[in-house]
Amino acid sequence: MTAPALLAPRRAGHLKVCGARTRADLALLADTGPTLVGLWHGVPGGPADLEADRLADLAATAIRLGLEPVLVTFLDDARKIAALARATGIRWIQLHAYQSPALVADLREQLPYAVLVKVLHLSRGRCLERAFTGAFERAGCDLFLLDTVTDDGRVGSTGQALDPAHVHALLPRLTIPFLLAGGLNTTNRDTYRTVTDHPLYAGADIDTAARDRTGRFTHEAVTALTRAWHPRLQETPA
Ligand SMILES: O=C(O)c1ccccc1N[C@@H]1O[C@H](COP(=O)(O)O)[C@@H](O)[C@H]1O
Repeated sequence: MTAPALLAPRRAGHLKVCGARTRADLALLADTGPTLVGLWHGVPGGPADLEADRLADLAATAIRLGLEPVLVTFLDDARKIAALARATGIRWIQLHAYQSPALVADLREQLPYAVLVKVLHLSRGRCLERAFTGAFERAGCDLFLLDTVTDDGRVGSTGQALDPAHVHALLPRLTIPFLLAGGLNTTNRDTYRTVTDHPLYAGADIDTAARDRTGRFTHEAVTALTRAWHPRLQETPA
């Protein structure tokens, strides 16, 4: 038997669950293992879009519960986003629309401490921002998030999985870490082993599979996702 002192804990990256709407959602997530929670603001028509005061309340609750709140937004006004971040204490910002490298540079200047996440959209395997990945990195982006855009142009919460081969085709262009999204669930975990073994892999981001048919998070679903995508401590001999 290996002595506990010789066992080095190794984290398996982040698990982010997106679109919390209530304090009860946050309590459920804090209880079931995710490290990051997505809070929407500036997502027009989004079912989990939050008014600014509710965003502030949920961000504070998330922090109290040990979850890192992530502002998920389509906004492209750096001043507005920075003001929201300052007012709510949110440190992670996920730019989920087609915001530009210039916006990232502007945000980086205004929020030197923030973790800036830019979504890269894959449509039929082709990354729409492929030509701009270097520009995003130079602008101060900390992480990319790889997600699906559907044939009819939907982004976010598509439930549609990416082909790992398409992800691998993009990875040589990246020099900063990435989160993986797009229809991730417990049954397709093994499909992505080569992606999640990549040295820049930083975690998984899930919406659809965390919910039941009525759109609510369930304890069972999130626990199963945590086991599959975010085994907290893997005991490895040092
Ligand atoms: O969760 C949403 O509905 C959402 C809405 C607007 C922008 C981003 C959104 N979530 C992102 O969707 C993917 C995961 O979705 P799924 O697991 O494929 O349903 C992830 O990037 C979330 O951050």
